[in-house]
Amino acid sequence: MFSLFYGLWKYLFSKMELHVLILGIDKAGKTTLLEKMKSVYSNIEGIPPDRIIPTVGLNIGRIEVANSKLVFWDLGGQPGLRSIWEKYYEEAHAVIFVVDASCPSRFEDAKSALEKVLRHEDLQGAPLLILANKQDIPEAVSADELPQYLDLKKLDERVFMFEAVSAYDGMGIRESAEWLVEVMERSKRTEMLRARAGAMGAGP
Ligand SMILES: Nc1nc2c(ncn2[C@@H]2O[C@H](COP(=O)(O)OP(=O)(O)OP(=O)(O)O)[C@@H](O)[C@H]2O)c(=O)[nH]1
Ligand SMILES: [Mg+2]
Repeated sequence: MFSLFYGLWKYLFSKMELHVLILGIDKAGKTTLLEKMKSVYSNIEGIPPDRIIPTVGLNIGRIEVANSKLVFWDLGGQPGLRSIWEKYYEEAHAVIFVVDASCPSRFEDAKSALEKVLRHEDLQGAPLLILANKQDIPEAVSADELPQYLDLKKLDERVFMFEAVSAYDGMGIRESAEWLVEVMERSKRTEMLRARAGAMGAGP
């Protein structure tokens, strides 16, 4: 009997959406990446790069990867908009942090923005995927080199990965999405968020 209920419980929760927050400083390529992700994982063509404008509000994208439903929240990275990011932390299962790997002059800005994200207690235990974007540009630093430039402290406490991607040609997109699903499905944070959502749903 117990295993029957447990099976049902697991089935219901496996249908719940997983929220992935896409962060990074302005012009890192977050929205272009989201649109590429949509093109790769659904039949609908995403918005082409030349029609994407800087984000001021919130872009939402839904895709299904390996039977998991992912919801992406893409926020604006301009300095004046970064204070909005934290409103989404509590509900996020994982974070993607996008870096323009072809622009070393902005690595310092990206580093301090990311350090602030990592310090926030509402994101404790959230898996982190750091993307070295714009790999189609020959000067872009690789996913192996980027960690030295960002020199992040406090990364050991969470599951993380650096991945080389291009939002233009799609390099690394599938690897990124598949890694995210795998770690989110196993993460204690997902367990905690699902239990909380279940408890709220079970109200009178
Ligand atoms: N070469 C190249 N350019 C890219 C890539 N991804 C994004 N870009 C370009 O980088 C610029 C910024 O892209 P966006 O997707 O608007 O960047 P964003 O991070 O969403 O910016 P905000 O919304 O302002 O935070 C645009 O000119 C894009 O065409 C990429 O993989 N390769
Ligand atoms: Mg954007």
